[in-house]
Amino acid sequence: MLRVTNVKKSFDGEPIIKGIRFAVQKNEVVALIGPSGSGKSTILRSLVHLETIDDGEIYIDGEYLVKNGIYNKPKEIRQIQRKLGMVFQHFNLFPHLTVKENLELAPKLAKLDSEEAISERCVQLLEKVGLQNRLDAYPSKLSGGQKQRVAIARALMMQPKLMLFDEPTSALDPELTGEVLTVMKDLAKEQMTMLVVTHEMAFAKEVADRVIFMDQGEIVEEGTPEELFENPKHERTKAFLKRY
Ligand SMILES: Nc1ncnc2c1ncn2[C@@H]1O[C@H](COP(=O)(O)OP(=O)(O)OP(=O)(O)O)[C@@H](O)[C@H]1O
Repeated sequence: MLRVTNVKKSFDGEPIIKGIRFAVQKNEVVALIGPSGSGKSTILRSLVHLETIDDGEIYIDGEYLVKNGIYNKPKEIRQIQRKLGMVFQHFNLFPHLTVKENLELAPKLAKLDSEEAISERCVQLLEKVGLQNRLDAYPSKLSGGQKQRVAIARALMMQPKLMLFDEPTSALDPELTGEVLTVMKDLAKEQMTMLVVTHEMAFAKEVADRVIFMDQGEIVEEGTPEELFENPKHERTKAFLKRY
């Protein structure tokens, strides 16, 4: 579903991503962990084209976003981007739109379906995240956990093939993380393909099929949760995991 090869990215001449390679298979849940500043968000942002990479290849569902450092045509890129749903740390809901309007905006603009079908899907997805009674609320009236569940439902409206999560619970009070992680676990059970940047090691252990450990712009090691958490090979991984 996703293949990243030899991806490099510098900011102001400083290498931030140093030629990384990894893949996410269909129906797989992959957790991307690592210290702050290791480049995890930059990778996710590159996948959704909020950052441009300097070199390498990114393939999404068999099509290239970028190949040998050269980006695909804008029209192709737009098509490829529709396959991705992204959930940010800080929700990024439109404050002036209701929950329903937040969910319906992108599919309506993209003319993904009829208005009735979009509206029906909106109700179904809000039910799925337990917020069917907040259809007409504005984001300011919701708790952080509710906002993040709305953000997940909004990303699902476009029927993505791959969901990307960038530390979805790290801006939440501890008592609100559970409700968001439950929604993500449900998605994983339904075989949604997911790449999750997270500091929630318990979640990674329980839900991920594979865990990738990143440090200083490099992938240090990857493996099943058992391999990585119980028997890390590299000193850098051991040092990082000791903090948890
Ligand atoms: N737009 C930018 N301009 C300059 N430097 C940037 C920019 N975006 C990120 N960086 C730098 O790139 C490095 C990697 O940042 P990134 O946010 O990808 O790390 P991260 O692993 O996601 O960290 P965190 O867990 O804190 O979110 C950091 O040193 C950061 O300061």
